[in-house]
Amino acid sequence: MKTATLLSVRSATKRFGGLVAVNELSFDIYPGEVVGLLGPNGSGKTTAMNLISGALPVNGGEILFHGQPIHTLKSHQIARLGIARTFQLVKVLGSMSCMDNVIAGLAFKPRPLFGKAATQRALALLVQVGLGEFAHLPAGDLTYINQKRLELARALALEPQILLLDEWLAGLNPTELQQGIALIQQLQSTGLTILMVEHVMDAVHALCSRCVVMNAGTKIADGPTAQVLKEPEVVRAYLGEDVDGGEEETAETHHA
Ligand SMILES: Nc1ncnc2c1ncn2[C@@H]1O[C@H](COP(=O)(O)OP(=O)(O)OP(=O)(O)O)[C@@H](O)[C@H]1O
Repeated sequence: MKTATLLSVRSATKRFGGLVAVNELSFDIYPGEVVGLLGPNGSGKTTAMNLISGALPVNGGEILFHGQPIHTLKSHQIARLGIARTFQLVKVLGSMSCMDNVIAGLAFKPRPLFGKAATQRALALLVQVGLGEFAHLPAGDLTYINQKRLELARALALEPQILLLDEWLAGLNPTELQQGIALIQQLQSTGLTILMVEHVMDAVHALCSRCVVMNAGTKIADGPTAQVLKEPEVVRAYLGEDVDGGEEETAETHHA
């Protein structure tokens, strides 16, 4: 059953000089979906995330949230509307405690929390992402993986309707990966909608009911995950060679 779209990307285009990093990209995200945004290195996935979150302006096309244009808004305005993100290269406030990093996020949500309410909520979020014991540690002292967890807690502090995850599961060991997948599944069970750029195919299979695949800035596939990963154009894009007749190979055999 199709309900109203939560997020619509319509012919979004981004150029860097002569390079068209995102070329007339269109896709829809429906409430409650976990959608993978896939593609080989340099295909435009992070740029697409930057267009949605307002970190970069579009050169053409539009992006709608609940049917309303957001591509003209600043990133903090988009965040306040309910679109939160994590970054491929984590961005935490290193000299501040983990708790204060999350409290800073709580001050930006539509109904900000301060004082004791903020402290309690921040601690609950840190526990949720597995950082309860590090609440008072400077964020800069965390391992890289834990900084990613902290960034997620800060994104969740905004109480987003849609969460944009940019390779959030990259670099995790097998145990951490299972924990990360379980955490995202738990977020999904609360009704959160998620768009995730991800190269870890086990995670894509476990989490994404649908995938949008890009190559050289252009969308080349959009559909159920298992089906999309077998499409010859997707396999070719990942492997960079003609694989006609190569029945054993799929996009998931390739790990960027
Ligand atoms: N700020 C920028 N200025 C110039 N070129 C850029 C900029 N950001 C990205 N690009 C280029 O745009 C293209 C798409 O990059 P992007 O980072 O969106 O790809 P990606 O699919 O996210 O790649 P990866 O999987 O390696 O993270 C690449 O050719 C990249 O070099």
